[in-house]
Amino acid sequence: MTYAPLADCGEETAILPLAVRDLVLRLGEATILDGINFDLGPTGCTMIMGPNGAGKSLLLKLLHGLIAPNSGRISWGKVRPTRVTSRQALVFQKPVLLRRSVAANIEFVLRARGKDVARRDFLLDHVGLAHKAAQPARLLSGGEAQRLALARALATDPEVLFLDEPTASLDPASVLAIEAIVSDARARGVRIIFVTHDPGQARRLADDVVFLERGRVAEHSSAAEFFPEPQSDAARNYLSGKLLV
Ligand SMILES: Nc1ncnc2c1ncn2[C@@H]1O[C@H](COP(=O)(O)OP(=O)(O)OP(=O)(O)O)[C@@H](O)[C@H]1O
Repeated sequence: MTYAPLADCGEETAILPLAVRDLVLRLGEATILDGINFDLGPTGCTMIMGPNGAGKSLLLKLLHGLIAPNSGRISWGKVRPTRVTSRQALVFQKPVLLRRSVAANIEFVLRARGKDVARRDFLLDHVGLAHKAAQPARLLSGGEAQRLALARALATDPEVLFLDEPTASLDPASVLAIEAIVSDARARGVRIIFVTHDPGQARRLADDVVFLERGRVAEHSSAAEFFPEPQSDAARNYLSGKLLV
């Protein structure tokens, strides 16, 4: 995969490491995220885990700058917050695609970002969709559509790739295909921040795990520590399949 070197982004300052301090998000009367603190280093794959409603998706949206916190701080390196979003990409559980051909979906992103449109074929091949290039994107299967969403994200040469349960409704082969693309991006230096409910997936991909419970960080551990011996009751119960209420 020929990602543009980071210097081609026209930025001199790295947007990593990430420091999150005392982050609070309130929606209506509810405090959804309640004093979130963690640090992420410049490389690797962080899995964000936790039960339904813990605040994982909203945390990703905050980190990506799509919504603003009520209080607290998100520091991406020394870069101004308004300048980080375009250096990151977010892939949702349900792919957001244009009603155009598969190839045109990638071309659109490359053009919009001022990238070399000739990279389209390479990206299609990279995600295993070269043979579907001319097909309308709306006719893709769920797994194919998600691979196209990933190709579109990678077309932007992101320094950080956020993934919000991208394999939630996919069959095992499609899950592994997506994981292989994500692992490849990680190996090429893209910082991965990945929400999943799947402990198997987390074990396969994680360098570290941020475990959320009811809007708080119950635990942030390396994968080597987290899976054999989670420190928090919340993570222990979650991994053993006990319902958290
Ligand atoms: N716009 C909104 N207004 C009020 N509450 C909201 C809004 N969006 C989300 N919430 C609530 O915030 C909480 C956290 O939502 P979020 O989607 O971040 O959870 P999650 O951990 O990603 O859950 P899941 O695993 O089910 O996807 C939930 O209780 C949800 O109902």
